[in-house]
Amino acid sequence: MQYVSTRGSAPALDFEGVTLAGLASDGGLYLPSEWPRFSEAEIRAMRGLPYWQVAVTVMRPFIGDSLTEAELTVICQDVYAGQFHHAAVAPLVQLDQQHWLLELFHGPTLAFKDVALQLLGRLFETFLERRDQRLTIVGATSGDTGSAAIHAVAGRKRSEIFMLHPKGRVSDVQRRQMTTVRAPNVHNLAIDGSFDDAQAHVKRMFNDGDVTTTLNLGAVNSINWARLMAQVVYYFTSALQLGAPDRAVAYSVPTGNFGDVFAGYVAARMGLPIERLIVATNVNDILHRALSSGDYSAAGVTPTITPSMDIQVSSNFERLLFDLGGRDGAAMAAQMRGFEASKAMQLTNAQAQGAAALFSSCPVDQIETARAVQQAYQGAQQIIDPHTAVGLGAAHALAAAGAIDPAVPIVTLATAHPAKFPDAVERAIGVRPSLPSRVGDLFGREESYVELAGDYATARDYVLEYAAGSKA
Ligand SMILES: Cc1ncc(COP(=O)(O)O)c(C=O)c1O
Ligand SMILES: N[C@@H](CCOP(=O)(O)O)C(=O)O
Repeated sequence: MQYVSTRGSAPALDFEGVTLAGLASDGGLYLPSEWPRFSEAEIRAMRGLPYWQVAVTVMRPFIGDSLTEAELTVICQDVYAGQFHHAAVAPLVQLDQQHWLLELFHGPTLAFKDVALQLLGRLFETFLERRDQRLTIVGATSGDTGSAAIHAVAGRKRSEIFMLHPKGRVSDVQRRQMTTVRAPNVHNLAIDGSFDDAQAHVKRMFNDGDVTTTLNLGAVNSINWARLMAQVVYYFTSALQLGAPDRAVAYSVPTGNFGDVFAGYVAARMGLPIERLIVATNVNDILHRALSSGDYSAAGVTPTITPSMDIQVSSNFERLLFDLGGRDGAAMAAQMRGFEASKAMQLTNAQAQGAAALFSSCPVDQIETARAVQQAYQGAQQIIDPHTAVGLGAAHALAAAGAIDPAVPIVTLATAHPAKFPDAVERAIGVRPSLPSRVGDLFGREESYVELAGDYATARDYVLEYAAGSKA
């Protein structure tokens, strides 16, 4: 399998190459040159398999010759039969006749990011060992990617990780899950600004000659294709349980960087019968505006009770626009150059119509979010986190508006454990969710992080100086 950049001028790479490269050298994002497709019989044959085995089957076509089937099997068994605190990895919970939750928070750091980052940590290790190389990972987080990535690479010999988070804009639990990990290869940087600023700095480092000539940079954000590939798997396991391929399923996905919902799009392209993908946003609703009116223009970021989704520039939307727009790299590069200059762009007709065929969108404000937390608690005795509540609120709103056939099950992705956001949950239902014992004594451990000004040069120089050994 070869991968091409959305901006058309970076070299095509194989799976090992894209996993280590992260962002393409032309600033674009890598995508498979074509979508592998399963027949109905092949999908049916996955019914009843354990999660790790579905993972091998779904990911195999993307990996090509980069791993043997035996190597992939060992990694998937280690990760999915060993690192998750639920035998199903991603269990489904029924809320009522039409609504389901897909619990994605049974990994070590309590959010859906673990599903892919536990795997990515193993892939890095395998490929770096094979190449006898080291990797300097730079990442941006609005709270969850950071802890999952740090957990996946802490203490590993061949990787060093620099994780940028927006100072004061992640929950205490999220921050502590990053800053209390004491390993020599882990560096937490709290920057002034928003997640979008942190993400822009990270992307810029990949195209900054001063950085790339000195360091072998790697990415753990969903700009890295391997992240998305691993997230495709739980669309398969959940749809299979609900009757796929003989029955279509809809998904409601709390969305920020458009990675999780793009994985659903990939599953649909691979043949999984997905009736609709609901892009559920908080008030930072650029994606809703883009999908409902074609207007992708970034406003300032408003802090909310769903901080992980306080994002305006959604990296993976570029992947969708490229795929729907006829995979024209030069046109995509021009469209993105325009967006980078003016922070606004208009979708083409092909992009808008292609998206409308599968995606619906719905913004959910903070009052509606709190109400969805209450409804899940009162109606189904489920304590859900606010991000999940954005997804559930959108699912209810679109079902009530008749946008989804009542016979079609709607699965809301439960992207985080409620104990990551105890204040918002307690305010909504009067119950404070407690942290599972597996995260240990989070509030008794010492934190370590540096605070940096919000400009690009400060973050870049910190990474360069540290990696060169001049900071300690
Ligand atoms: C808890 C939670 N829910 C939802 C999202 C949004 O997911 P994505 O960025 O893949 O759209 C995030 C951040 O990525 C998150 O941490
Ligand atoms: N919500 C995310 C933001 C980064 O998203 P990613 O999926 O691109 O890593 C976070 O928790 O950091």
